[in-house]
Amino acid sequence: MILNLLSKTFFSMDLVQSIGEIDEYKDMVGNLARAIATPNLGDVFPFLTIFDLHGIRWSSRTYIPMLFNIFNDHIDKRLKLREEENYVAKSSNKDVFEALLNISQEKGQKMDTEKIKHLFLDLIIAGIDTSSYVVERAMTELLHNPNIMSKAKMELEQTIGIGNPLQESQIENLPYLEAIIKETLRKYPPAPFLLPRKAKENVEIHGYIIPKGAQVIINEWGIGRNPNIWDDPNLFSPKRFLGSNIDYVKGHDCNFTPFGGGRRICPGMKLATKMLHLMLGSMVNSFNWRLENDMKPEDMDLDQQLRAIAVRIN
Ligand code: HEM
Repeated sequence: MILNLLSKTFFSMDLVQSIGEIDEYKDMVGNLARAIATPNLGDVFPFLTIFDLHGIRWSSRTYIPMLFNIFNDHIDKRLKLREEENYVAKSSNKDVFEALLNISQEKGQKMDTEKIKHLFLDLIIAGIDTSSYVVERAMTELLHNPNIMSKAKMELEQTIGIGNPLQESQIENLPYLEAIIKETLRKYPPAPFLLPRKAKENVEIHGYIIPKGAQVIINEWGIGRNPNIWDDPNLFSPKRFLGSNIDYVKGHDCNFTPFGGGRRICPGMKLATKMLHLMLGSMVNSFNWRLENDMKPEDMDLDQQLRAIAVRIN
């Protein structure tokens, strides 16, 4: 679902269908995303890099060309289409790719398709696992806490009507849904150590010296579970965010930066936030959910992958 939301936003293309047509491409994106998310010992001990201990280089060399084949096809088709006389972008072509091509055309430049391919690769890889992990964790917590699921359902029912699809313009009228998403990001940040930083100069923090050039890793997961910052941090309690000013948007609340902060703050944050609301809101509002094999919520192992069944409301 996330893969398609992203590929439609960037290329107006159904990447899941394109991948499904070719057998050996199945699970290509999942394998790539997993390879990139795998902690790499070589990052800490650079001399280990040549051994490719986790198969990251192997996966990248295998799967990136496959994805590029699909991108090439779509890029070529679009460029040919744009060469046609009186070309006007149809609604099905109004996407990020078209916007980039228009900008470069206005500036009299030729868009470098190699760069486009790498840009979309970065965005897709950075966006898929992060967003789908949040949806999976949120649904797990909602099934584990039926009272929170009921409150979310009630808010959606009162605001958009039971079973109706959620529109982007309605997101701001759903504060409880937003609180659920924030609480999920606090308890389960998909990038638990953000991206590594490097100290530009010697810095002293609370009596500790961080020497110039040192790599700094921020433990966002640890901050989210710190009892000195959050009451009962292991409890999933969206209401802690209701009426609170704590937000991740600017990356200024150092207690809560699931999208990072500063110049390298996640560029996909706004898109991700909208996708999360639309997906979670639609899933909760369109179906009743129950655990597989009549399992009771209290018997759930929250560390296990979610196993649940959606039951149509009507
Ligand atoms: C719930 C969803 C997401 C979360 C929690 C998340 C989180 C993050 C974090 C923590 C960083 C590092 C920022 C820092 O260290 O300051 C990051 C970087 C990045 N994210 Fe996301 N992200 C999400 C979704 C997305 C999506 C949907 C896209 C693309 C459409 C995306 C594209 C990127 C890119 C390209 C970078 C690297 C930026 C750079 O190096 O300057 N992310 N993200």
